[in-house]
Amino acid sequence: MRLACLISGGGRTVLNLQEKIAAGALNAEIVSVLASRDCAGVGRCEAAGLSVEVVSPRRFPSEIAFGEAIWGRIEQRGADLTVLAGFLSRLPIPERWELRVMNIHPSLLPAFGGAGMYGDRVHRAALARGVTVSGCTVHFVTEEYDAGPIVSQSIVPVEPDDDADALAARVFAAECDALPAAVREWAGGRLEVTGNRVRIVRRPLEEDG
Ligand SMILES: Nc1nc2c(c(=O)[nH]1)N[C@@H](CN(C=O)c1ccc(C(=O)N[C@@H](CCC(=O)O)C(=O)O)cc1)CN2
Ligand SMILES: NCC(=O)N[C@@H]1O[C@H](COP(=O)([O-])[O-])[C@@H](O)[C@H]1O
Repeated sequence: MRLACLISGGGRTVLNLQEKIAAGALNAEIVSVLASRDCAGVGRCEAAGLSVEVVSPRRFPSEIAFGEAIWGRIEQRGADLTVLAGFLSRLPIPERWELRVMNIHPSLLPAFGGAGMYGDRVHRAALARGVTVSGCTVHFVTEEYDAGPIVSQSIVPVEPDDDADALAARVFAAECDALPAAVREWAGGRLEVTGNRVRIVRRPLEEDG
């Protein structure tokens, strides 16, 4: 199964997927990494031997033109599934990519999601609200930020002395299991989507994909 990954930051999400693939825990190949800016993830993913290109939305006259440039490159590489791996730009989703784009968000959506909610901003908002649990959400990507069908959610405790860095680290550790698992279920054809609800369907004599 051929994966395309989109980044805007540290690239740790992609490197985690690559580690799972190298360990034989995920039967996939990362065929393209596209970055919306020249970020730390570009060098890290290149150092991991991945094909990386910076495609900045600022180079295009519209969001639609940016989307066409992104999808053209992804389709040229023959990807089956696209993962938003800390990608911070709004991405137009063509119909042919419906339910073939996943995003991982560092909160239990719908809490602390939507425009303006990314990276440490999410964890600071959660701490300011005084939540006692947080976590991450893997969801299919639709036109609206963070509103697509939820594939999985993982819960982590919020400790009384947590600062944003401590909470971010605990949530990211959960992400490192949740995203590869969701990609594996997708690759195995085990995700059934009805409206905004996703069911993981286990079939008899299922070989783990
Ligand atoms: N069509 C979609 N595109 C994207 C989605 C999505 O669900 N549908 N998810 C985001 C990822 N994301 C949260 O998981 C997210 C990323 C960024 C923002 C945001 O507010 N961005 C700022 C710009 C930030 C910057 O460029 O530095 C903004 O739009 O003003 C919200 C949510 C990725 N794309
Ligand atoms: N709303 C999107 C968002 O906040 N994504 C978050 O950015 C981080 C990416 O780290 P990375 O750039 O090191 O992979 C991850 O924690 C991911 O959940």
